[in-house]
Amino acid sequence: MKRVKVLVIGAGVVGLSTAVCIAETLVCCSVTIIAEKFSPDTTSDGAAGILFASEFPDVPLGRQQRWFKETIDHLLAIAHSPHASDAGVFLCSGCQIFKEVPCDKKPFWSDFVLGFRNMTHQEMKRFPDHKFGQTFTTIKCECVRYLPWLEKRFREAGGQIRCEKITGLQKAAQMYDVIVNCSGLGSRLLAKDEEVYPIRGQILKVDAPWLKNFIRDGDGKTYIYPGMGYVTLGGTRQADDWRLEVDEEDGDGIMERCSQLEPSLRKAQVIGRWVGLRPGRTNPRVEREYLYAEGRRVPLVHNYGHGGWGITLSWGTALDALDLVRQSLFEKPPQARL
Ligand SMILES: Cc1cc2nc3c(=O)[nH]c(=O)nc-3n(C[C@H](O)[C@H](O)[C@H](O)COP(=O)(O)OP(=O)(O)OC[C@H]3O[C@@H](n4cnc5c(N)ncnc54)[C@H](O)[C@@H]3O)c2cc1C
Ligand SMILES: O=C(O)CCC(=O)C(=O)O
Repeated sequence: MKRVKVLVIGAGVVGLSTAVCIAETLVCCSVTIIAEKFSPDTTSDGAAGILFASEFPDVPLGRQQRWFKETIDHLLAIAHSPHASDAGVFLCSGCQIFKEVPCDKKPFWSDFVLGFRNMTHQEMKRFPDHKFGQTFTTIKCECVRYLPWLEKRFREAGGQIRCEKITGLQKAAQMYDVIVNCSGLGSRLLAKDEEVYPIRGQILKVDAPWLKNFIRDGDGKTYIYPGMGYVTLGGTRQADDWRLEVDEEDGDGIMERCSQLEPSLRKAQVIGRWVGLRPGRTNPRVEREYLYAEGRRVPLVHNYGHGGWGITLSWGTALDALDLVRQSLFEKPPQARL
């Protein structure tokens, strides 16, 4: 039987998750990933990989909750399996602290992480400049390991991979039956979507193996995330800033703010610096449209624009993209266009 040719564009966490979901579920499809960059050179690779989220304004809360829950459940299963170390997925406990008591004391994902609770007066004494805190256990998913692990899983499901820049969706539609666009910030050009913009993020990697628990300031600009090989210190969120070079001043600011929260960092050695551009968008775009190529209607499923939460929402949005691909395969073809 002729197989349906599916093209997934992008090999960051969103593209690989989506490609794995399709290749493992829809056996009638032959799936190819084409991407300009692969691990360890994608934005996903440099991210701390903490499962955490802020709310998108126009996506129904139930949908965002499902995206979060499906991703954390998928990663918890990996963390509790023999694959945990290969995949770079593990539990991580810590706290989020606030200088002012937030209006919303219970984020939408609080029931999906483990042991979410407000911090006690005694626990808060450690942070004299902060008035309120939450403590919980979540997942840390380190993409430098997770992406190659997903890539292997994709190949085992029969998937094919090519390194190439796609210059036009219309051209791709001539060669494939379904296209899934997971090109992140690349969608600004590829899908001509000017709503997508860069949100520059700089981090430091430090050697501080004595730190075991994360600390995040609720303003999102200061965080300390211990990981498998180093501790990630962040960060910056600079909208519309395309600079990929490390900025010394940003680095000094990160170190100063993090050391105020965790004074032992003043003795930590900096072993790396990194800048990534988050695929910013008011809301992620997970929806379908159609291209027309040589008299054929080719479904184009978009899955991009996750901003600072691409790892957190990766599996949930991949499952939605899978559903959109599946619906395209089983719906009646439209009347031939004259
Ligand atoms: C400093 C920092 C820290 C972060 N920390 C976290 C965190 O702790 N938790 C979290 O959930 N998120 C975090 N993020 C956000 C996260 O990194 C992104 O949301 C995520 O990486 C987006 O994944 P993606 O697959 O959409 O994009 P990317 O990883 O950028 O992948 C895009 C892919 O598309 C390909 N592509 C683009 N255009 C084309 C084209 N024309 N042709 C072919 N291929 C193309 C690229 O080559 C690449 O393979 C962080 C980001 C930064 C910058
Ligand atoms: O904001 C955080 O706490 C995690 C890091 C992140 O998601 C980011 O910098 O985009």
